[in-house]
Amino acid sequence: MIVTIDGVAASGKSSVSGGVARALGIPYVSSGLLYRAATLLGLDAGLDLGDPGALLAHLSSHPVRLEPLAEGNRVWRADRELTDDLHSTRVDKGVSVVAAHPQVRAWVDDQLRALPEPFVAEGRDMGTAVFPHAQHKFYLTASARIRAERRAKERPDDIPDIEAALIRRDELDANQIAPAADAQVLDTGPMTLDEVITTILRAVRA
Ligand SMILES: Nc1ncnc2c1ncn2[C@@H]1O[C@H](COP(=O)(O)OP(=O)(O)O)[C@@H](O)[C@H]1O
Ligand SMILES: Nc1ccn([C@H]2C[C@H](O)[C@@H](COP(=O)(O)OP(=O)(O)O)O2)c(=O)n1
Repeated sequence: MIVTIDGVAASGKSSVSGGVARALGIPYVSSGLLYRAATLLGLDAGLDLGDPGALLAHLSSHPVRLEPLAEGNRVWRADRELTDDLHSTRVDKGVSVVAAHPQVRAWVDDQLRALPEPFVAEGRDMGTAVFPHAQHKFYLTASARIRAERRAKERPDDIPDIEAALIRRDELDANQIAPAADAQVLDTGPMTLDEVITTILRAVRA
């Protein structure tokens, strides 16, 4: 079984996916972390993030491994854990450029499709491009302001700056942001985190 949870930046995908996965007793897979890892490695190597050939060559000589666990995902490059360095404003600013390359998307999708079921997969295009046959599909939305207020609890930046950055990233991610036609769309703005998780579990278990 595969459950897909897609949505825009800071809509609650990771938190909701983790809660749903824990309740179901299965791992969850955060596809965005692979895009973030590719971005971090490119930045650290001083590469042009607009050059997919250079990025893929670097990634082939520095293989990245995603470790999906019920309590969260861990990302490794060889024996160096990258996880804690992936959610930074520096990576946020470059990741949409990296994620726009079809070659990088194929690099991510190949790793996701090799994972053994069952799992919850969260990202942008899990229910459309990567796992179109998933049994349960959900898509999370919320206003940019609400998402910025939530993200502000994790970042040192001001809410207006975060909101502008989220809107910008939504624009940059537009090609992969549309929900699957058969996904249940949830506006998480008026809902608590637990209410979103409960709503999804009720649908999965129905
Ligand atoms: N429905 C909700 N109500 C309140 N806070 C939420 C809700 N969903 C997520 N959050 C919080 O918002 C922040 C961003 O959520 P996250 O899961 O990181 O989003 P995403 O993975 O889509 O970027 C986190 O601090 C999370 O705990
Ligand atoms: N399946 C995916 C997942 C993420 N991406 C891109 C779009 C996002 O800006 C970045 C980072 O994704 P991530 O889910 O970590 O970002 P947020 O947690 O939503 O802020 O990667 C994508 O294009 N396709």
